[in-house]
Order: sequence, then C-alpha cells, then structure tokens
Amino acid sequence: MGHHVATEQVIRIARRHLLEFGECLPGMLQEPLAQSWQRSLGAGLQPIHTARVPEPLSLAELRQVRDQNHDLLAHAQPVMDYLGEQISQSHSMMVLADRDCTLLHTLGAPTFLEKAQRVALSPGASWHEHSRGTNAVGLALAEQKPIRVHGGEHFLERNGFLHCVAAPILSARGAVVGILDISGDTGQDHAHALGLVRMAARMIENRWIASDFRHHIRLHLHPQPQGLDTVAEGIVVASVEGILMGANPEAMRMLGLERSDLDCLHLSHLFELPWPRLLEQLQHQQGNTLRLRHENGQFFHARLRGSKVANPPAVWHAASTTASSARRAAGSAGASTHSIPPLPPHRPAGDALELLDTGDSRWHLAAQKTRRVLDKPIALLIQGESGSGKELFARAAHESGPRKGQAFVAINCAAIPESLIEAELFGYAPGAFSGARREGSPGLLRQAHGGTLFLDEIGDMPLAMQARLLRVLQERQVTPLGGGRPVEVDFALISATHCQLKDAVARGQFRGDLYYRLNGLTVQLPALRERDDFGLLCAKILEHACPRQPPAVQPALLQALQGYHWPGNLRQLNSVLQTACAMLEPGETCIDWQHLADDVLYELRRPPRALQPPVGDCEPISGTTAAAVGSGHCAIHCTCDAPAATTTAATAATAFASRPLVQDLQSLSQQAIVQALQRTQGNMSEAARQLGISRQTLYRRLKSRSRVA
Ligand SMILES: Nc1ncnc2c1ncn2[C@@H]1O[C@H](COP(=O)(O)OP(=O)(O)OP(=O)(O)O)[C@@H](O)[C@H]1O
Repeated sequence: MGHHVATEQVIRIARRHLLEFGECLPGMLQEPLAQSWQRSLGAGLQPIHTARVPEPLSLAELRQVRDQNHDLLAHAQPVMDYLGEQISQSHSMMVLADRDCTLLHTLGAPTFLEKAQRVALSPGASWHEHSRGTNAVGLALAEQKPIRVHGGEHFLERNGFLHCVAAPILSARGAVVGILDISGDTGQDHAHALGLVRMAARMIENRWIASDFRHHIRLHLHPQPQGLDTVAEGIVVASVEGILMGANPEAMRMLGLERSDLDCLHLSHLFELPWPRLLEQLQHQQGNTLRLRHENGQFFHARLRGSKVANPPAVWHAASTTASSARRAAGSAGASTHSIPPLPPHRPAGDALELLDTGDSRWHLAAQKTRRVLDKPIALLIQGESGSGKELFARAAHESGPRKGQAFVAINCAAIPESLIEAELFGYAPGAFSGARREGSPGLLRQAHGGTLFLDEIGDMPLAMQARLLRVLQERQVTPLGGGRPVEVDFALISATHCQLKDAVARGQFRGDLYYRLNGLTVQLPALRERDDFGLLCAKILEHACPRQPPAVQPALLQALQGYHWPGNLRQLNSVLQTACAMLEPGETCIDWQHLADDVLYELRRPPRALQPPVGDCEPISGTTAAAVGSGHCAIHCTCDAPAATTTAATAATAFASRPLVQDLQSLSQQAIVQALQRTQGNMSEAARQLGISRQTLYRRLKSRSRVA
C-alpha cells in the first residue's frame, strides 16, 4: 500500500511538471510511460479538461470492423470466454482490441463493465494513445510488448481509477494483429493479471498459427519435453524446402530469431541437422519427440505438425535419399519460392564438385552457382578463410567444367617473391635479365592456355603486378619480359582470397578495375565451424585416412570436436583426424580422447577462446559475420592497449578491467559484448539475447570495431 501511495505522489509531481513545462521529469517514470505521456501531450490531449475524444463507432461501423477482424475474434473468443470465467469474481473485465486499438469485444463482471462504460471502455471506442492518452491498450501497441498501466499513470485523469494490463497479439510474421487487455479497479489485487494476459495472448497466437498453417510444416518445440503442447511451446512454420516462414513469439525468443530471418533463414542453419534428415527423422518419429541441437548448443524437444507431415510432398522423398542430394532438392526448390533467384536444376551428380559435397548447404549453393558459370567466360572469385578448401574447390570446379583434362595452373601470389612474380607470370625472352634461363620462359599464364589459371591469395598481389595482370585479362595477350611478340592466351580464371577483396579496394590496396575483372561470380566458402555437415565431413576424411576400415568417433568426442572453433578449418580437421587414425591400436575401431594429440586435447578442454584479433593487414572473412567471432577474427583488440596481434578476449577483458573508471560508453558496451561472447562461447544469437540487442546490432558493433581497427 505504502508503495502505491508513494508512487501516486511521484506521479502527481511528474504530472504537474509535465503540465507546467511540457516535458517529463527525467527518471520519475519508467521510460515507456514517460514517452507515452509525451506523445499524449503532443497529440493535443489535456489530462484534466479532457479534450474531445472521438465518438465510439456506430453499431453498423462496429459490425464492419468486427467482420474485418473475423479471425482475431474467432481465435480470441474461446480464450476470452475461458479466462473471463476465471476473473468473473474479481471486479474486472477482459478487452479485445484490433490492431488500431478499436475495442471489439469486452466481457467481465457486470458491475465493473458498467463502470468501464462511463469512460468508454466498451466496444466501438478507440483506445489509441492519440485519442485517449496513455493507457495499456495503446501502450502495448506502441511498445509491442505486454505492459501495465496503473491508476494515475493513465494520461487522462478520469481513467485514474483503472488498473490495466495488456499484451499485443502477434501474427506468425511478427505483426501486431490485436491487443488483449484485463482492466480492473486500482484498489483490487492484480498481482497475476499481467502474467494472465500474456498467457492468454500466447494461447490466441498459438491457436491462430496452428489453424492458418495447418497445411504447412510446423515444428513445435520446447527445451523440456513436458513444455510441448503447452502455451509455452515455440512454433516454427517452414516451407517444404525448409525456409522459415513464420514463428510464434516464444519460438522467436527461444531460437534467437528476428523478423528479418523470415523467408531467408533455412532451418538447417538453425539446427545441427540437414533439413531433409530432420524431416525424415521427425516423420519417422511421428507422435514422438525428437531432440534437436540448436546452433547455440542448446537442445530442444520437437514434434512435427501439419497436414503436409501426413502426406509429404514428393520433394521430401527425393530429399531424403542422401544428405547432399537432399539438400540440393531443398536448396533449389527453396530458391524458387523465395527471394533468392531460382537456380536451374544442376548437372547430374558425378562431377568433381559433387565428390566434395558432403551436404553443407552453403557449400552446396556455392558449388551449384559455380556450375552455372563453368562454360562461360565468367571469372570466379572464391572467398573463404584459410584452410576452408578454396584450392580444392577451384580444382574441382576446373574438373567439372569443359576445360577438364587441360592444364590447371595454380599460382600462389603470396608465395612468389615480388621481384619474380612478373617473370613467373608473363614469361621472359631469352637473356632478358641476369640469372634468367638462356632459352627464356613462356610464363605461367601461357602454361594455363586452354585450361584454368588459379590465382591463389590474389589479395597479396603487388599493385604494379595488378596493372599488368589487368592488361592481360583485357587483351587476352601476354608479352614476355624483355621483348618478343605478344602471344594470345585463353584460360578460365579462378582466383581465391581469405580477405574481403572489396575492402582492400576501398583501402586502396587492390585495384578496383581488376577486382571487377576477377569477380564475375564470387562464392563464399563456409568456415568449418559454420558447416552443418560436420559428422559427414569427418566420416569422409576418415574414409580417406583409413580406407580399409574407417573408424568411428566416440560421440562425446565428436560433439566436442564439433563445438571447437577450428581456426585452421579443413586443413586442421584433416590433420587432427589423420593423426588420431595413426594412434589407433590394431583392432581399435573408434577414435576416442586418448587418440588425440596433446595440443588438440588442450585446445578442446580449455575454455573456448572466443575472440582473437585478425592477423595480417586485410580484414578476414567468413561466411557470416558471426563466424568472425568463433574463428578468432574479431576486432576487440582495437579497444585494448595490448598489442593487437596477441590480444585475446581474456586479455581484452583484463585490459578493460584495469582501465580508469572514466571509460567512454563505447568501450563499456564493447566490454559487455566481449563478456557476453565469452559466456556464450561465441554464440552470436545467445550473446545478443543476453545483451538485449538484436543480432544485427551485435554484428554491426563488431564490424564497426573492426573498421576502427
Ligand atoms: N571438402 C573437403 N573435404 C576434406 N578435406 C578437404 C576438403 N576441402 C579441402 N580439404 C583439405 O583441407 C586442406 C586445405 O584445403 P585448401 O588448400 O583447398 O584450402 P584453402 O582455403 O585454399 O587454404 P589456404 O587459404 O590456406 O590456401 C587440404 O589439405 C585439403 O585437402
């Protein structure tokens, strides 16, 4: 009681200040309320001498609005009826408003309904902030979250007797489609009202999704099996191809989703299971639940629902034959119904790219796009972290195209001394310079004639050489050093880099005109930690390492390996598994912890080293910005005093801790980011959730730090 009195006093002071000075006293009211008061004042309302409020709708108009909100009413009414009974003794009422805050339906204790009628808390009235000032219905719409407005917090004094709680009702696409409110007298006990209204809104949302998407694929999930089929379950709607089409707010929260993920996120990226496998398993386990591992490591119990589940479309069957072909079916079909431009069916399986395909969806898409340019004069630029398989991909692309069987000339631009590059590439005439071979050299570009020229680490090519290379690419002729006539060359061009070449262009380190020559099609290979085919990849590597009897990997170890951040990518994984194979005693068929090298064990067991600065002078890349964190490529170093190349997250945090108290806001927020990423082992979604910011904001902040660097 004392608390209320004090609050009412504070509110009175705040209100007086608002009226006298036209603004809220900072810190007196919670921010959403203060802003709402300000908006109410801005709309020309006066707390006491109530300005004109719009007339309620006529009966005919109300009927029309109710017709427009037929679905909302149909799904809300049973829930309201049920809860209405629960609150019937409590001198309060339930209110349903449409998305514009026009009241559609009320129900509750008759004595209170009558009292509410006097302030137009009845069907047909608008409770939008514009017309009725701060109130729970209007504020729930403005804030898009459940909210309480108590007594004098209402902007209009005549509404000061009300205690109201309201929750928005969200569609599967995240839009507000209605607002549910419970209103009562301030004097009553409303301890559970907010929880009740929130739960009722969830019930309506879940009924609605189940009905609207009954013909789609729905994944119902919860961290606990007993949470399934309750109002707390998350519901995700997916297209047949596995693209996220909708979700209830619980699923959005549990899975760290954002509205921008709709229509683009593939569920294979969310769970560590390729979509066709997931469908297959869920379908086989109909009625039972399946345990799914989220990308952040959390487990969910899931059930598949929807009529498509009972009658799976053909694409499922195609999809579930093998992981890779399945993913292909999903990928191309997905593209056809979404914003990604449709890709035509690719060549039949069996090319060299196919042989490398172990089912990762991003890798697969890169291969699929590549196949489309192989028989065209389009240069391919492969981007990916070191060891992610760029060269192997380039070779496979060459072998999959019409120049298969011709020369594949690979040049590592970072490995040739600058003074020799020119001669190596363009060749030289006999006796062109001292130390040159007497008979001269045709140069690597000419050796690639008829085949493919692969320029690895193209970002490291010196600027002067870039100009010459550009000329060759434009003129398709090579003139050897020291004279001689130009020679026609014809080759397919593939380049690779572990840098963001575009950024190198922006920094003036790489010629823009050459960049556009090289970049006919850019494909981004995923870092190992981003791949969703870890198990299959290991199986394939082990098959190569021990072709006679490929060993298995002990499940807990496999899980630990999967959770590791693999800074060396496939190169490192290959080496770890090959060494483990060599450690197997005769007769042993399973790789276990004891088969790992000590340094690997140490890496796996020590707390995750989530963050490390980029090494070198070009900004590293990965398939997603999130990956920059897991890979150790993060820009935290720029805010620390320690040398950039050796600063880890831990030292970054220490550096922050030892700083004087006067820290700028930016470094404080950076510190919070470092800590959240450490806590979540580099998981961006979870870190963003803990920080209370969106993933995009977190990406942006990390990116902006790396720019500062
Ligand atoms: N799909 C794959 N499956 C198994 N091993 C692979 C695969 N792709 C690449 N590797 C292995 O990973 C290692 C690194 O591959 P590759 O040299 O192609 O990577 P890269 O990205 O070009 O590396 P860098 O940027 O350092 O030149 C090689 O040993 C290669 O055999």
